[in-house]
This record gives sequence, structure tokens and C-alpha cells, in this order.
Amino acid sequence: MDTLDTIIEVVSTSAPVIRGGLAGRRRKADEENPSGETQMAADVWADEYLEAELTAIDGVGEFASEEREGVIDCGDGLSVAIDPLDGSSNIKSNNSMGTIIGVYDAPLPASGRNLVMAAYVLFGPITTMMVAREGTVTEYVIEDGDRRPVKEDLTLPAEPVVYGFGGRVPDWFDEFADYAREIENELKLRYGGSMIGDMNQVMTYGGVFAYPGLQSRPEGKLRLQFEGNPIGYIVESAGGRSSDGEQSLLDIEPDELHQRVPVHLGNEELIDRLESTL
Ligand SMILES: O=P(O)(O)OC[C@H]1O[C@](O)(COP(=O)(O)O)[C@@H](O)[C@@H]1O
Ligand SMILES: [Mg+2]
Ligand SMILES: [Mg+2]
Repeated sequence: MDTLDTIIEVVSTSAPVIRGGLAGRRRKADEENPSGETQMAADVWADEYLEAELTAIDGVGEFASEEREGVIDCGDGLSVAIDPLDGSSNIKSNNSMGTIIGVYDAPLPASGRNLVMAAYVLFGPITTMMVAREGTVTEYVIEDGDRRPVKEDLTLPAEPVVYGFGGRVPDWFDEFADYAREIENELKLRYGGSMIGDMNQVMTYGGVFAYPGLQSRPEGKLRLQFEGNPIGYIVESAGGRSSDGEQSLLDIEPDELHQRVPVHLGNEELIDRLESTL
């Protein structure tokens, strides 16, 4: 098994463990993460669990997480960046959440062009996993300790159906609000407050997800290394596009591990239109 196969295996065997540990960890952890957000007990626990599992893999040289300040050096090899629980504020209301992983062949922080694999686990009514590697995307169901492919060579449906945009509407820039008005006339709203849950709807039905730059925070909310790049890599591998408003997320040269970025993802035509509106 090569290192990427081992990472995929470890993430998928960790998924039922993480899912099983969520119920007792719905409280706040009295700590902030490096982005200044209050952590949930589940964030801290999933981070520690995945850190132990992933740094133990031969061929993983660096590990970094949305939930910890610096990069851990764990030998020679690939660099792994994770968002252990994406959408963890949803744990209180029992809505969907996910785990995101990006594997880079360069030291962190790295460009999305250095990604060699990206994947996410979605904790919905069932546990699914989406893996992008070598230009193709596979969706799996994780059940009874087994990971079974349910869709190979997944591509975004040509006719988009859904959209979901984050941030408070009065905080949007006018150009984004104009774009949103157009999209609202064409597609159905699906916004659940977890990028992975919302993006999985776009991967399934076609459409557009965005957490745009805001007037109060032009850099947006989501983090390039842990969220923007991996999901950008997945959507681009499925024939869609990612953008910070001007260019592919994967073309951004990172300055900092926890840097934020405006995120727009989805069908090519919808992201082209967004870029010409912004
Ligand atoms: O609560 P808001 O502002 O809609 O933000 C939701 C966004 O923030 C996130 O929850 C941020 O990710 P984390 O939960 O990993 O911090 C995204 O999953 C989601 O798209
Ligand atoms: Mg997240
Ligand atoms: Mg998170």
C-alpha cells in the first residue's frame, strides 16, 4: 500500500470512531483555535485522534490542523493538513458535519498545486467519503467498518440545481449581492452551515457554494490550507471550478498556515459568471 492509500484507509477507519465520539462532546471546550474561534470538545478530540493516527503513518512528514497553531514535523514525506470537524457548530443542533484532509507534496503552508490528494468524510444520516486523486473523484459509503465505492469518476451534473452562500446578506459586497440575486432566480437554496454538507449537495446536484469576502472581513471566513484548497481540488477534479473571486484557489501562493480566503466553488459556468461580476 502506498502512503496515499494508507492515508485514505486511516481516514476511513477513523470516521466511525469520530462519529461514535460526537454524542458526548457537544459542549464548548473553553479554548480558541488559531483563527480565534471557540472550539467544541468534539473539535479538540477529533483533532487529537487524527493527529495520532496520521502522524504515525510512514511517509507522512508534516501534520497541520485548523485546530492547532503550528506544523508538526513527524518524519520524511508528504504533508497532511486537516480540518478535523468542519461545521462543528452544527453539533449542537445535530446537523451535518465533516472531516477534510489535504495531502501536499511540499512543506506547509503549500500551494494547492502541490496537492496530490484531497478527501472529505461527511457525517450525515450515513457516512460518506469523497476522494480526489490523479484527476478523478470517487464517492464511498463507510458502513460496518467497510469502505465501498458508490460512484466512480464523479463529475458535477451539467445542469446546476442548488446554491448556498455564507455570511450575513448586509455584510456582502454589492457585486456579490448582485450575483446572488441572479442565482436566487435560477437555483434552489441549500445552506446548512457546514461547508462539507453544503458542498456535497453541489457535488451531487450541481450548483454553487460560496463563503465570500465580507465588508467586515474581506478575506472571508474559510481557511485556504484546511478548507479552500482541498475542496477546490475536489471540485476541480470533478470538472468544476474554484475561485477566490479572481483565480483558482489552487493558484494562490500562501503566506500563512491559517490564512483565510474568499471561497466560491461549483459548476464552471457559474464560477466564470461570478468572476465577471466581482
Ligand atoms: O456560521 P456561518 O457563518 O454560516 O459559517 C459556516 C461556515 O463556517 C464553517 O463552519 C467553518 O468551518 P469550521 O466549522 O471547521 O470552523 C464552514 O463549514 C461553514 O461553511
Ligand atoms: Mg471548517
Ligand atoms: Mg473545523
